[in-house]
Amino acid sequence: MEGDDNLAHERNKAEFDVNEMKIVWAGSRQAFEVSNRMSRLVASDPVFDKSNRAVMTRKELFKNTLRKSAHAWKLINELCLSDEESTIFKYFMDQPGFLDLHWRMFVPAIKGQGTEEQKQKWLPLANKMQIIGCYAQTELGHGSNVQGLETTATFNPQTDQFILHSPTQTSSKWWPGGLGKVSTHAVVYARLITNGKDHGVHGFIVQLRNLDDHSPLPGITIGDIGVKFGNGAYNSMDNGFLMFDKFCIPRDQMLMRLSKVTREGKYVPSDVPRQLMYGTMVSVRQTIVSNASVAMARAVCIATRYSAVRRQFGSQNGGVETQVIDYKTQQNRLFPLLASAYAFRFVGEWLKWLYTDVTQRLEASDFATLPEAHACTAGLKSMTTSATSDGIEECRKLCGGHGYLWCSGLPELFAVYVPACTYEGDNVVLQLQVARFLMKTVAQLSSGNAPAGTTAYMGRAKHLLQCRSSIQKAEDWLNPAMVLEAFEARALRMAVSCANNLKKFENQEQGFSELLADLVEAGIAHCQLIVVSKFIAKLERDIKGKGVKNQLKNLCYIYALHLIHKHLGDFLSTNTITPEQASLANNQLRSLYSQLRPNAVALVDAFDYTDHYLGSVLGRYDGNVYPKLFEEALKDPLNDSVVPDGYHEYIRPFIKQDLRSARL
Ligand SMILES: CC/C=C\C/C=C\C/C=C\CCCC(=O)SCCNC(=O)CCNC(=O)[C@H](O)C(C)(C)COP(=O)(O)OP(=O)(O)OC[C@H]1O[C@@H](n2cnc3c(N)ncnc32)[C@H](O)[C@@H]1OP(=O)(O)O
Ligand SMILES: Cc1cc2nc3c(=O)[nH]c(=O)nc-3n(C[C@H](O)[C@H](O)[C@H](O)COP(=O)(O)OP(=O)(O)OC[C@H]3O[C@@H](n4cnc5c(N)ncnc54)[C@H](O)[C@@H]3O)c2cc1C
Repeated sequence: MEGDDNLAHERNKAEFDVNEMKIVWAGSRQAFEVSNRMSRLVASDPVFDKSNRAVMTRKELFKNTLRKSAHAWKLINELCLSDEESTIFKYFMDQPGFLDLHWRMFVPAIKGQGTEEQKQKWLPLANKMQIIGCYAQTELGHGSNVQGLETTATFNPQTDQFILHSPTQTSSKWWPGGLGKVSTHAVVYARLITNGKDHGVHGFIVQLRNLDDHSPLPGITIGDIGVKFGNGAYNSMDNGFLMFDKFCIPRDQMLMRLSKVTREGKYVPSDVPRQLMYGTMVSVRQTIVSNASVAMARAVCIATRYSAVRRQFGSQNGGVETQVIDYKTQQNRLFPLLASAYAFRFVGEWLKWLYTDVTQRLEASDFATLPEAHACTAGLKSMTTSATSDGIEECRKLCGGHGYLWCSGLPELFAVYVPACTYEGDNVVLQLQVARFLMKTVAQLSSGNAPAGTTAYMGRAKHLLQCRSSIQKAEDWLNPAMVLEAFEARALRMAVSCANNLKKFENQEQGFSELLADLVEAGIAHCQLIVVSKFIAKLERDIKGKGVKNQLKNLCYIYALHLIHKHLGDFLSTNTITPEQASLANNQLRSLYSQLRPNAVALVDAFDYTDHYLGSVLGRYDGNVYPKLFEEALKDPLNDSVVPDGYHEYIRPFIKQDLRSARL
């Protein structure tokens, strides 16, 4: 069977309405229409071609990214795209570049932390891209520890200015995207000093480059930090370094929505939580969760289509071989990732709601849900990006040798994606924030304050600490209440176990340090519970389309049961389930794989990705893999000539020597 016949056959087997599933995946019919239109607009424009990124030099890649960004901006204006449309359009461009940081961090930082006057002055310039900005927080010596930043901003009452200075090499800003070669401005985080007193880290709007000739302003040293992991990949981004040598900015360029410095140099501290200064990070962490589902879906789409096209073994007398997707081992590795893509999509939708809700509350000076919003965005960012990075690499292996080819799309996807485990907060550091939140919640249980939101289950501690799972047969693992109870009991018991161990230390901070590894595990268990519970909640909604809900149910329970299988140690050691119940979960999982199998290709078609966005010969919609692999190979510059450069200098001498010795 040819590749295209394989996939056509697979599509015919689907037991649900793919078009309706596309709408569920997109979130609404309107969101689907926008996404579908934008992805095709990008795919049809030759400027956004991605085919030769691997063989470009860094300079070519960078210039090509500038060209794409300028073209995108021109189209966005000419076509009068809305904010929603242009965000999605840029996403499908699939080219990391300065636009990401300008729109997702620089502009939001001013919106969130600037006063009304500052917003009126800077946002129109930024919105028209008359200035281009980045987010300069991380330093050579300090990234995770924001309070440890060293750059200083000292107020000079004589001139009504701040003097920005990098006192040490480790205080150089290091990593900000868009800083190295493009940005004219930055939001810079520095220690505010007035009258010799250090008030901690605050944000400042700083012009970096001359708007006429793009040269750095006097007192500023700036450049790119060098080549990063992988061919092409994130190397289109100019992550940069920046040093200040007593560089002066006017007082009104300190972002003063929260705390202020008066003309006289008096520091007026914020009357709202100082953590609001971290608001830009919270907003980006929230979007990173939705983006995790997109990256996971992309890898899974490639691996699923290819697994249906690829055949190995199983033929008798020269007959047709087995599609590798039919091997239970392949299903056991692939289908949980497919389920994870959907699970992350739905938890991402919920997190967007949570973020919008907390933003509205903050505007009304209600700060009650801020700790929960921080814990959820940090924890889910951490959990979903770690799972997605591992998932992309697993998809590469699921594609065998061809998965290692650049044209499979998987190596570059991995190289671009994997820093998500580090940027916007190292995943371990962020998970420890969740653990702190959980320890506080557990400590308050006896005070009579009922925990709310995602920790509401802890209010049922008495029951959850004692209950025994009532699962008796494999089908019970499809009962939402029983599945939820298992995840709640495991998460609570792990958190309580950490809290009890903490009590054994006189010094709580020292105890926390000793128990870091267990605390991270407790944080992950809590986050997995959130994802499972939001997937189950999704199933309770009105879901249209023939067979759609049934497929989502299968995916939901595959997601939950594969986690039980993967983290069996947690579930058994906390006595949440017995080994027999674990074995029943495994039986149910195998049965779910069989039910999912005929729908697998259609479930990845529901992502509605264009071949341009996938960028993969193995994941092509038409399944025409082998002829296209040849075409790609022949395009390689090494195949430009039959005899390679260097033959006469470095190969021929060996062969001539062999001939001489053969004659002797
Ligand atoms: C495809 C990609 C899509 C979109 C992305 C777009 C752009 C391109 C991609 C990449 C861009 C990457 C940009 C960056 O990386 S910017 C730099 C990011 N840096 C970090 O994330 C640093 C991580 N560190 C921190 O956030 C903090 O240092 C900390 C680890 C959270 C600790 O904070 P700190 O104040 O020092 O210390 P604590 O004493 O631990 O906390 C005090 C108190 O505050 C609470 N807290 C902390 N953070 C927040 C917050 N954001 N919101 C609300 N509350 C917060 C914390 O829980 C604690 O509370 P208590 O009640 O316990 O006192
Ligand atoms: C591609 C990319 C783009 C970026 N873009 C930007 C940007 O635009 N702007 C910007 O300001 N920054 C940016 N960054 C920087 C990024 O935010 C930091 O790298 C990130 O916050 C991690 O900090 P770090 O590098 O200091 O890691 P470190 O904190 O040095 O981490 C090193 C190791 O130490 C561990 N560790 C650290 N602290 C603890 C702890 N308390 N407990 C236990 N373990 C710990 C970590 O888990 C990790 O294993 C970017 C980084 C990358 C890779």
